[in-house]
Amino acid sequence: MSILLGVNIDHIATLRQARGTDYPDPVHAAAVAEHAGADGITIHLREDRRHIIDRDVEVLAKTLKTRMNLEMAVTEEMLAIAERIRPEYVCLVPEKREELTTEGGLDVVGQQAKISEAVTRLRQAGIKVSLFIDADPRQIDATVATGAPYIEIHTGHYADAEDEISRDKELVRIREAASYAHERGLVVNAGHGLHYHNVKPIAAIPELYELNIGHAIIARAAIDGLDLAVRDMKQLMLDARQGR
Ligand SMILES: CC(=O)[C@@H](O)[C@H](O)COP(=O)(O)O
Ligand SMILES: NCC(=O)COP(=O)(O)O
Repeated sequence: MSILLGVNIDHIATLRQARGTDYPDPVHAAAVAEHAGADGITIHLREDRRHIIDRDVEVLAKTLKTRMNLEMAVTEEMLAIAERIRPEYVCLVPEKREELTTEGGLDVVGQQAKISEAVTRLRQAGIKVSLFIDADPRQIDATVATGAPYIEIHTGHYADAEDEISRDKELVRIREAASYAHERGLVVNAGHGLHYHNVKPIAAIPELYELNIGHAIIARAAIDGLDLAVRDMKQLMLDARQGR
């Protein structure tokens, strides 16, 4: 049984926004990721636009060869953007301005009416809707009640676990949640904080359809590409000295 990889390219945009340049361009990164086998491209348009910006969403909507998974908070502004752009997938996520990255799943139980309304609006626009939730059966039941057909299980607590016992406990919770959500008819994805050393036990969970992974892939790309990047710069400098 196969599993899909959605590549999150937020942190290409983080690097661009750090200097206010127009490079590196997440549109270019998406094309490279697709060429390498990504099954989809994930972007998180944060309310503070700290990395992905509106222009990226607009251009990617026209240029992606696979599909866009747009992560966004449940706000009127974001819903209006999604209804206009109509990405293939929207994943509704919790958001706090002060967080460094997403700290947990959506509280669907506590915001049932607001989230159900958002899910209905997005589905009416023809978008496949996913809710980013913790591995918690109550949140799964609440998700089913909203009419969202997909979930993404937040794997951040697993990734951040400080010792093997805590990590194994989180893994069991994720396994059980994936199995329960699948039984309840949801398509089950997972992601957050996955990297080259912790991905295999998650990827082995048979009910998982897709993993969304970003930070670790972009970090690896920066290191793996550094050798060539330095060589190219040095060559340009030497060429200049020789009048080339
Ligand atoms: C909501 C979610 O799934 C996160 O994994 C998110 O996409 C990462 O957000 P940042 O890229 O802002 O850290
Ligand atoms: N939804 C999770 C995601 O898109 C990627 O998260 P990360 O790998 O950047 O932590």
